[in-house]
Amino acid sequence: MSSARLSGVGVSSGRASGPVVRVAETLPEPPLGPRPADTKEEASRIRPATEVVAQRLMERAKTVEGEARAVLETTAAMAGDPSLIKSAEKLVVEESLPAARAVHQAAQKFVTALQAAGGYMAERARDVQDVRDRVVAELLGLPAPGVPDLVAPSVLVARDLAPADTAGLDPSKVLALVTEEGGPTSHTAILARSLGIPAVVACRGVLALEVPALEVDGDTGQVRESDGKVRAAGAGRKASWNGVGVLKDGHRVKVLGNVGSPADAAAAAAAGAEGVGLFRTEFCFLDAAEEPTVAEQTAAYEAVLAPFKGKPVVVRTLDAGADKPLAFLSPDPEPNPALGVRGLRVAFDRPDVLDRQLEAIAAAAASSGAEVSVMAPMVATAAEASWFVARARQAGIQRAGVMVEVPSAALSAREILQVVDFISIGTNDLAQYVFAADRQLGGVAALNDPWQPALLRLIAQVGEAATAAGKPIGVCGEAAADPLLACVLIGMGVTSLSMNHTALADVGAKLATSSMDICQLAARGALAAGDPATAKLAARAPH
Ligand SMILES: C=C(OP(=O)(O)O)C(=O)O
Ligand SMILES: [Mg+2]
Repeated sequence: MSSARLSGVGVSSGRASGPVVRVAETLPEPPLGPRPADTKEEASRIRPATEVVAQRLMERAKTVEGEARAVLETTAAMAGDPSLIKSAEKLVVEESLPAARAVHQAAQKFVTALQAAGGYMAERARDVQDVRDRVVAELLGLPAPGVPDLVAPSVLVARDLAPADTAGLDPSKVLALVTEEGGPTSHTAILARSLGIPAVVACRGVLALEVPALEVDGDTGQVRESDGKVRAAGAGRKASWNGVGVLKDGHRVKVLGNVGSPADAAAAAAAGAEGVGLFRTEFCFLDAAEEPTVAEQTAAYEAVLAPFKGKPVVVRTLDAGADKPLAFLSPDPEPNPALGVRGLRVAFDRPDVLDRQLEAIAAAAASSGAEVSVMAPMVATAAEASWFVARARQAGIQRAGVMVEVPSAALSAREILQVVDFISIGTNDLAQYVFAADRQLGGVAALNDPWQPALLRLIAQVGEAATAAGKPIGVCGEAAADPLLACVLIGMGVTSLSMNHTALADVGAKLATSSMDICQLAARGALAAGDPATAKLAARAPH
């Protein structure tokens, strides 16, 4: 018997195999028709469906402890809420709606009321939506949507996962993650890496694969049918590195961590990060229904800064929008969210939100003792950079920079460098915008390869501008996590590299074997190449 094999893009190291659990697709809004022939009979389906959902939630509650148990018990009680059931039944009888549609509409009224009440009540709106979707799925005979609670270690298979879903995965239960879609620099891939979960994205055909168990190789991108045995090899052995970023000729390079949570920060510090080159603050609030208060933000930032007393930390202001929507900063629906009001653009409409965030960052900087600077995402012009720097200084934060991740910013690096203290290149978005290739789409993953010479040429131009200005230039996109590419970037004038904690030792160790001459030769070779594979070969040659 030949076993099924597929291949995708490996985005998070490690090998694992085990039983497959599928993430059900998001439910579409239930249709208004067909009108039921017997409305009383249709209405009578609602209560049993809510009872099934409540019972399943109670059973799951018994398997966990503490806060998770309380949340599940409360959600179960919501499913059985008599007022929700009654108003749905009424909609069926009085408006001849199908049961699923009636539940959807009845729940929506509660959701709207809770959202209008704000605060704690608004946070409950999400729970009502969750119950609504479960009951609707039950009535339609479909699997419950969302990431299921795993009872045993499993390989998770999904079309794609939202960053908020990925952030909530339990690495002790999720052996590996395989998605049909998704790109190598998507935030789902980035989060899987930070959780240490082996992952393969853009794995065409995995949803159609009807096998009970899979073996996943997060390095090669290979996915194949396996026996049901649970095996987890984890990422390969890390190189040894002493936590000091230095080339063999003594040239210093800062090797920093990318973080988005206290757990990431602890892992980065433990892996030897000399500081933080990118703190993605939006990752702290992916689940928040309302804007966190200044006190709440200060506490969240302090928890991440804690391991870096006396060390440099670059805190990026909220990069909301595109695939990282924040409920409290949602723009009106946009046809192309990646090209829309995201990152710093949100702050132009809501400068009050930016000012409160800067106030919280300044407070957390003072209490933690970390050497904090701030950085704005999605900056397109020198005028925008200058606007941001002025606001940061007003908030008492002296060191301010911007991300260079929009091609116009790369092309205006000279002007931008005149108004900021430093820049940091976001190669994930820069590649997406240079190649007009959505970073979340598996179909264009090859264009989002950081070894693409066109991307490298633009980075080199920014490197030259920073060298001429004598200002620090970092790279905090995924390109910095590739040891060989890290050398190429250094050869282009980059002065710091920031990456996921899992990449720190390998990059640090590789730099220690390279000199500035070698890095410059590697950069020159890669820049002259015509395609990513040739660029890689050319970079390897002088090593
Ligand atoms: C570091 C980057 O920011 P993010 O991945 O959060 O968009 C980038 O775009 O390269
Ligand atoms: Mg970005």
